[in-house]
Amino acid sequence: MEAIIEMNGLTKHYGRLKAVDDLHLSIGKGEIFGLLGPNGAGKSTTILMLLGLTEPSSGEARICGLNATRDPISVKRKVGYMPDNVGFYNELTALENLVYIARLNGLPESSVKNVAREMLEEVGLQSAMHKKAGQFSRGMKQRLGLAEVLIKQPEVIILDEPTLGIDPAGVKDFLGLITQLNQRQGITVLLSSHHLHQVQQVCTRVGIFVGGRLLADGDIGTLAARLFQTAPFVVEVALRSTPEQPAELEREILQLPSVKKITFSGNIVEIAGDEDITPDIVRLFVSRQLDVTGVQRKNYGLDEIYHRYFENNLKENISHDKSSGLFQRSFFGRLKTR
Ligand SMILES: Nc1ncnc2c1ncn2[C@@H]1O[C@H](COP(=O)(O)OP(=O)(O)OP(=O)(O)O)[C@@H](O)[C@H]1O
Repeated sequence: MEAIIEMNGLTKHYGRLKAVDDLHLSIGKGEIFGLLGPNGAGKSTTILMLLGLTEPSSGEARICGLNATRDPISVKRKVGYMPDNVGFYNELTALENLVYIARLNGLPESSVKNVAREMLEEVGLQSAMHKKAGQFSRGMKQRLGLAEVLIKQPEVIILDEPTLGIDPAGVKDFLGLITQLNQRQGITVLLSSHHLHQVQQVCTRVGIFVGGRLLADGDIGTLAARLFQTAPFVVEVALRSTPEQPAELEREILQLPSVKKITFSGNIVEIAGDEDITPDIVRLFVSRQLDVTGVQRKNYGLDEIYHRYFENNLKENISHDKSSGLFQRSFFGRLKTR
């Protein structure tokens, strides 16, 4: 896949603090990439370096083939950026705000109104175009922010915490919109977020950031396989009653190809293997006349992946970095409250 965002050894110091530490990451054209991490992990600093808004201490950020530090104006033309708090002229209507932005972007006067209308339609705000931006809900403001970003027909859009403070229905709509834009127009999307479930729904790949470092990147399946290497597929079988001869049953299950581990807990049997073994398992239980009351394939989600990476990183750094506990508390604290 052709890379549209590239970071090579990207590093940023603020005094003695390393906000971003030797970041190497490549994002392909057409991807929706999620930057995940707790407060202070370095996500916003990375975004600012990509936009050429802050200079790296060392390393290089390239976006759309441009060096972000040397050519920030050209980057601005090709990349749309939506910060977590989008500002508008509250006394102007949505349409007036967009017309203003279209003019700022140098669109010809003859087309500014039409383009502004089109963008409002694109983000589903056509019925609110004459309403003042100050009267918009947070979700509507985010849509208006997206319309503003789309005016310059960007190749890449970068969204910093785009769903912060939006209600669940609004979040669903907004993420749907991002996916549509990505699929219909092939726009590459980079979004930073704390919300693992949301990121999981839309991102093709994620990067997990902690303490300025990228701990891992990849699609969720790959990350799960890497972390839960010994047995990425787990099937949980519920029986009507506790099996009478578990040792014998265990022996038989272990003879199935690819089964790695079996755990009995009352009437629940958990079988882990390195490929999906659900049909074989069910056949075996039925042939042994055991009453199966439920079968569930367990998928490792981003939550488990994140926690595992995070825990491992904490263990590694516990003696060096006392602030990690703070990162963890603030991250999980934010997860709970939003
Ligand atoms: N201008 C600055 N001067 C000094 N330190 C800064 C500056 N900007 C950020 N930092 C520090 O750099 C680290 C990374 O901050 P950054 O804002 O990039 O994290 P983040 O992952 O975006 O966090 P959040 O989710 O809270 O926005 C933090 O410790 C922060 O306090």
